[in-house]
Formats: sequence, C-alpha cells, structure tokens
Amino acid sequence: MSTDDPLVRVDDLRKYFWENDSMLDRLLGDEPVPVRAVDGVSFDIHAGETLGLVGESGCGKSTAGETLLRLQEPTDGDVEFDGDGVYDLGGDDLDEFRRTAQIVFQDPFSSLDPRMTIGEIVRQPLDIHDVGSPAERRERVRGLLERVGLSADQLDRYPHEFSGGQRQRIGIARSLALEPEFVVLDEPTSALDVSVQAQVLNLLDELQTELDLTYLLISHDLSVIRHVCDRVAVMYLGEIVEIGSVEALFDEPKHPYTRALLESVPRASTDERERDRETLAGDVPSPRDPPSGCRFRTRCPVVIPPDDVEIEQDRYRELMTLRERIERRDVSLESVGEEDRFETGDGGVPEADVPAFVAALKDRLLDVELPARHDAVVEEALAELAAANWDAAAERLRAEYGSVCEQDRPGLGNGGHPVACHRDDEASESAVAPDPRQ
Ligand SMILES: Nc1ncnc2c1ncn2[C@@H]1O[C@H](COP(=O)(O)OP(=O)(O)OP(=O)(O)O)[C@@H](O)[C@H]1O
Repeated sequence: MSTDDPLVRVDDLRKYFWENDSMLDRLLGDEPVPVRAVDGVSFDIHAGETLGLVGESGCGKSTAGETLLRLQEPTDGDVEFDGDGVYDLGGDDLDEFRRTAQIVFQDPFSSLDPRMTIGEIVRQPLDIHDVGSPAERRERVRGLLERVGLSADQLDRYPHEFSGGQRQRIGIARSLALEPEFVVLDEPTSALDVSVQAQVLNLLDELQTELDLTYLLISHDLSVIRHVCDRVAVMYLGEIVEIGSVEALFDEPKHPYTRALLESVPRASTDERERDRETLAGDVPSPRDPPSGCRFRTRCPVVIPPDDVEIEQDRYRELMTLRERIERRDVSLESVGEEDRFETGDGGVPEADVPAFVAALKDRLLDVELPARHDAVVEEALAELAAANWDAAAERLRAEYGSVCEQDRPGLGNGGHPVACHRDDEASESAVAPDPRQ
C-alpha cells in the first residue's frame, strides 16, 4: 500500500434490513420487504483525517458506520482497511481488525454496563483480547482514565456516579484501550450539554494528534462537523449525495439537500430577509419504498421540469405533489363540492356535472394559480377522476410533467467535490470548454 492509499475504502456498500421475513410471514404468504438503510455508498478515509458523515435522523449513518466496522454484516459491497478486505478477514486477522478499528457510541448512559465499575469497563477490551499481565492492564487503565481527564482514583466507581460528559470520557477511554488506528465516533456529543460538547470534541481532537488516530465522525449537527472534520460526506436516505472538504462544502454547497441543511442551521449573522429560502420541507421518505430517480426529489426545491415546460418552481412542485397524491390515491373523491354535491359512485359523476366537479376539486387541491396551459392539463387529469380513472389521471400528469429527477438516479461523480445531482450534470454539460490556446 502506498502512502497515498486511503486507510479505509468503502465501495458500493449496502445494508438492507428485512421486514416480513419471519416463518409466520412466509406461511401467510407475505413478501419480505427490504429496508434500504445503506444503499450503495462509496467513500475513502485517509490516515490521520476526520471524515464527517452528516444527514438527518434515519438516513443510514449509524448503519453505515457499524457495517463498515463489521459490527453488522453487509448486504453487498466491500470495505478495505489498510488494503485488506474487511469482510474476507477471519481468525487472527479479524481479531487484529477488531482491535484496530473501534467505535464510540452516542449515548453514554446506555452504552456503559451499570453493574461494572469504570475500571472494569475500560479494562474489558484488554481482558477479551488477553493483552498484558493483570498488573499491566491495571496500569494501562489508570493511564487511559487520566488521559481522558478523569482521576485514576475513580476506578472502583460505577457509571451512575458520573456526569454525561464524564461517562462519554469513559467510553472514549474504553475505545482507546487496544490502541486503535481508526475510530468511528457515532454522535459522540449529541446527548451532552452544549458546554460539555466542546470539551469532549477538544479531547477527541487532542487524542487524534497524539495517537495518530483516523476518525469517521457521524453527526446530524453541522456545527460539530464544521468544528472537527477535514472532509464531509452528506447522506440522504441511504445514499451519499455530496462529498468535499469542509471549506468547499460549507462555502460552496452544491447539492440542494446540503444547501437546505445549511440553511436550516440558525445563524445569528444571517439576515433573515436576504436568506435563500431553501429550508427543508416535509419528512424523509421511508427507506422501505424510496422515491425513484433522485431520492431527494420529493423535497427538492429545484426539481428539473421537462425541457418544453416553462414554469415557476413552486407551481411545478405543486403539480408534482398533485400527481404523487393521485398515484397514491390519496385524494378523497367522496366529498367534493359544497355539501358533498358530487358522487363518484357507480358510473362516476354525470357528464353535465364534470366541469363543476373539476373546478371544486381543483380548488381544494391546488394552492396556486396556474398559467392557462397548465391549468388545462390539470383539468383534463381531474376530469379522469370524475370517473375514478386514477391511472389515466396520473398518466396525463406524468406525460406532461415527467422530470429527469424521477427517471434517473444521479451518480456521484469523481473529483475533489463530487455531487449526485442532475442540476450539476446540466451545469457541466452546458459549460463552455476552455479554449486550449488561451
Ligand atoms: N435492525 C433494524 N431493523 C430494521 N430497520 C432498521 C434497523 N436498524 C436501522 N433500521 C432502519 O434503517 C434506517 C437507517 O437507520 P440508522 O440508525 O442507520 O440512521 P441514522 O442516520 O444513524 O439515524 P439516527 O441518527 O436516528 O440513528 C432507519 O429507517 C431505521 O429505521
């Protein structure tokens, strides 16, 4: 391995959990449903650096961290550590990997066994891996506790006698017992008070320099990421959507999701009126049934309309939402119009009433006024609903407003600051090639 090679290389890693997968489900004929927690992520981590993994709750950060440490078995993909395939390791090699790659968990309250003294907790990895004599282990535990800012005299105390910040220090001491090279820090300060957070982050920073550690820092908190990381990978619904240096990512975020995450962080210095209003709307869709194409498209403020459709983004978004509701049959047709005038029962709304039915439904479903051309398309689609023709209604809107964002899954490109967004593809395609003579 050359010195330029990464210490950790993650290649197209997938981890699916399966629901409806019990014997009873099979007897009942229910199909297993994959929960695509991690769905094809690739990134490198170089020795000595801190890579941040950021994203909203449930986007797959912890699963990615645990799977790359082989605490969970992958569904597919590879992870190399120091040039060796982690999932091919066995025997002594696996044992060695388990020593050299460690994790610090978020919750210092539940990750420490309440029945063990903190001396026993920190010593446990040394016992399991049979490192040194009992006297050497004791000495090492004392040294570790002091190194993380606790007193070696507290060895015989129990976790409940310590504050949150102190317990996290105990967790850190334990993770360092086997002299690892690489540590996954999974939300290491999220459960702590803000004042204590900075102390723990500073400790991790000092330890990194002193012990030549490489970190993967998992956090939903952008201020933590900015404070600590060299590079950042942004994760959304099981995928990485953007990776770059901290400077590039914070100064020039490229993905609409990254921009929305940054916009949603309160910043005292930002003038409310001048702020781009790209805050995050809606919830993260379920990883059981992720959206087609770009997974962020259902919340994206800059979805790309078809070439021949000139329309403002808020109106386009409204049309996409309308179509999605029709696709899900999430529109009540039973109480349309004042005093539930229209019945869509047998045979649908009588023909003479269709225009009034369409007008009433449009009034209920759309918040914005549409230009005439689009208004006509919506009316045609809603007229299909007068006869409960759901598929025809959705198809009318799909034919007119289909977006590249829902048809193709954008790939994460190469280079120092890659992004998985069709907008970026468009920008690079339309960019004028530099004149080689200049
Ligand atoms: N053992 C499991 N069985 C089924 N689904 C799971 C399991 N573990 C995680 N998931 C699902 O996988 C998705 C990703 O979870 P994960 O905990 O990795 O996300 P996260 O980004 O770390 O979020 P958080 O910060 O809330 O932990 C979630 O939808 C979660 O419900």
